[in-house]
Amino acid sequence: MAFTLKERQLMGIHGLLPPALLDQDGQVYQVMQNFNRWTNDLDRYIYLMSLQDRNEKLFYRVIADHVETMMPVIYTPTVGLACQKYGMIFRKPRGLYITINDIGHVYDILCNWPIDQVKVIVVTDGERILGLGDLGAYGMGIPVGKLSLYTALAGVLPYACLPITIDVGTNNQSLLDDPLYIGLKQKRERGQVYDDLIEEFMKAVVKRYGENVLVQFEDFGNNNAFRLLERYRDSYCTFNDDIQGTAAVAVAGILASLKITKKKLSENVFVFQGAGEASIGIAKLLVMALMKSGLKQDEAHKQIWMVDSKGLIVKNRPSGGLTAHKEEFAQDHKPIDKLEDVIATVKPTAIIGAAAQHGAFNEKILADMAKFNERPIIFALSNPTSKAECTAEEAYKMTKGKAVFASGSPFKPVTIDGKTFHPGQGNNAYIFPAIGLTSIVCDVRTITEEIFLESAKVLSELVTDEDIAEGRVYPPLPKIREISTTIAIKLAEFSYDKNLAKRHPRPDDMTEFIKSHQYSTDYQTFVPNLYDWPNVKSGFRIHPPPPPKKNKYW
Ligand SMILES: O=C([O-])CC(=O)C(=O)O
Ligand SMILES: [Mg+2]
Repeated sequence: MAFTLKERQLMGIHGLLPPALLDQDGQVYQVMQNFNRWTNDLDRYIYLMSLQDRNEKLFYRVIADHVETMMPVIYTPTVGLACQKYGMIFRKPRGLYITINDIGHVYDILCNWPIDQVKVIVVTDGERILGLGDLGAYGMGIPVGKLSLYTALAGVLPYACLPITIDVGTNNQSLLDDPLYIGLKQKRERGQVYDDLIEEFMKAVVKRYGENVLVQFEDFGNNNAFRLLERYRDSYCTFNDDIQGTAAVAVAGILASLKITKKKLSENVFVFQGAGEASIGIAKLLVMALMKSGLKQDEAHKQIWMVDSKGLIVKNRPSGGLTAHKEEFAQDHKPIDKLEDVIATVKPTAIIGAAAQHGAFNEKILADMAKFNERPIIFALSNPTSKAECTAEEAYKMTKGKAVFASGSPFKPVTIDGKTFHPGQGNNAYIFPAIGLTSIVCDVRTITEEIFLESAKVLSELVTDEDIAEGRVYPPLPKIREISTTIAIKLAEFSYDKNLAKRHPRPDDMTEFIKSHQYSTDYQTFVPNLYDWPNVKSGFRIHPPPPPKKNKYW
């Protein structure tokens, strides 16, 4: 209904639409009326996905205008629920499915994707969807949601985005028993066959889309996530969002928190609950940041303590379970089993939760943190909301308002005794769209650790004094779109400075250059201004143009 009368007449569709003209502003209003009718977020998700299928520009315009309302629906936490019910809510396919049975034919399947200009792929094998575990092919909601943010937050063109699920089976029995399950009904394939499939996939992607296509690994199980990152990080344009994207956003939050705690980075001591992808990623990036601030590597390691399911990670731990990544952070200390005892012993300045254990930051831990610190840093990063280590309200209440709090999933502001506290959302959504945009348009072929540290630094510098005064360590969500663009511009400068950008010549005006590659949600008119019709309001042709040429398919 946004087609003008001229457009309707030239296309020969006059009369096929209701007479009124409803421009995009009016359509946004109409969508919001519908959106607000739903009483739960899953229904809102279904509604928005059908809008995305029906009118992509309007979908992104709605997200842009209402980012704070929409992000928790198209992304975390609702996308987690949508993944759990993906078979039930399935309406229409979106994205590409490659299964273990397709070995030998992966390139052919990629050729079935009708678009040739793909620049970024988000791929999952569904083994660790958020903190919800193995959701197999139901995990497709995650690449779809992540790529929606590429467009909504950084302006990457929607058709340049390709969500992919690699289906090697699932070990989730309830999915195998689910009559609506959309994936292969078999246990997960592992070992050499799995590796062969991924190898074939990586090669096929480059063959189909070129060596500068960005492949973002998302929500793989621990073991594969680390292995595949090591294997491909130098030879492909790739990164792992859960290890590296999460690391950058967490380090940004810690850097910004220094303005509140009035401490130097090197004066902080960190305890991690969990030693998986996020914790190891954050810890490694923190070591880099600490070393840049003047510490030696072993001094940096001494500031970082990790607790996994077997307790404190210490050298030669009798209970074992130490991978090489964990070993790097093993302390010279006697074993301690419980997180609260570790915190009572180490007296950290910051605790970071990333093990999807709801309630792990209990009353004693939070109260202790407030005892040891004027302003304790409490990051409850696990997703979705149901897996957060503590809620925003618990963090503020139990520390008597002292906590510098951030969480992976969004929490609403909390008011205690008339004072309002604003939690930050320490979610990699502040990072990956910007890194992706820069990498695509500047042709950055290797996404180095320096890029993640730089993006953390840039993000932390975009936290304003007003944000800090409100206790925020991230910019408020309504600003996330402009923040993403600013990060992309700064990363582009950085990439050229460091010789990482392969697109030459270096643009003179980076802001203009980056913005010129961003998607516009405006409807484009395709009617040349040939006629100035005197009587357009009546809806009748006074000087009719020649009848529109019929498309042969009409
Ligand atoms: O998707 C999110 O909200 C953040 C993330 O990568 C995860 O939790 O795996
Ligand atoms: Mg993830």
